[in-house]
Amino acid sequence: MAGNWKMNLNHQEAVVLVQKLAWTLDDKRHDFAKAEVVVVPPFTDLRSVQTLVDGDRLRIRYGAQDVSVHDSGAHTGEISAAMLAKLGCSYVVVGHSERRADHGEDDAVVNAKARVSVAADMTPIVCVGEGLEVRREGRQVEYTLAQVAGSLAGFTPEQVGALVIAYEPVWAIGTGEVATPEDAQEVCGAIRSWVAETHGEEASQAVRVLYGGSVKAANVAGIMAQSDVDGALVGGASLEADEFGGICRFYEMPMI
Ligand SMILES: O=C[C@H](O)COP(=O)(O)O
Repeated sequence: MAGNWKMNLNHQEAVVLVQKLAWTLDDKRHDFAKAEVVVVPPFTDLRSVQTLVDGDRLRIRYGAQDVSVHDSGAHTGEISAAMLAKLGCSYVVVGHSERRADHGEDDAVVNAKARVSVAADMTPIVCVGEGLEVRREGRQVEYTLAQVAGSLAGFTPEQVGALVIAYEPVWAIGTGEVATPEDAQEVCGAIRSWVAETHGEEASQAVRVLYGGSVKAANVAGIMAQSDVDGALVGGASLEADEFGGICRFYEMPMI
């Protein structure tokens, strides 16, 4: 379960939220074998989160929301994979729809960002998903699979098996409009089948496929009951410790 904080919370607020999250998971005896817990704060919070996680030996892992395709040098405002790895990041979100929309990132850029992340021993969370127009035309599967193919071009079966793919229908992000569990399964299942066809059965079983888009503690159980959904990439609901803690404990949540 990965909580993408987006552009929210300064480094002091980040420490408070991670502490609260750790307490609530501890209090409810969260089973980390059932769900790994990851927070994805803004860059400016990472050092503080690292200090807290290391100092208190928390089992919470963390990642970054983006990475530069460049290794170093004259790229003002960019953050390299090596810098993120040095901060202890386990994950890097690449190709989030907000970056695709706001910064014109295409599959080639997403591919390059996933590559530099892997090269720095971090796991990319590769985001894909269709907008409302495509969904209305019923082309969500072919559209999303084309994004997956472009974003993972040149990756070996071992590399694909080790990464995370997050299916996030753009029309369900931050809108309160959650895809039905069946909608999530349709595309997540197609992604896994695509991996099986292109990179083999082993990679398809190993790759983790997440659903993202208005996931909450109240709807997570139904989504997680789908056979090809391995977890969730959570935005708004990850900013509340109790709510995100509930999402992490999806296995105890009622099915609605
Ligand atoms: O990265 C997270 C997704 O964009 C989902 O955001 P949301 O849970 O606020 O809809």
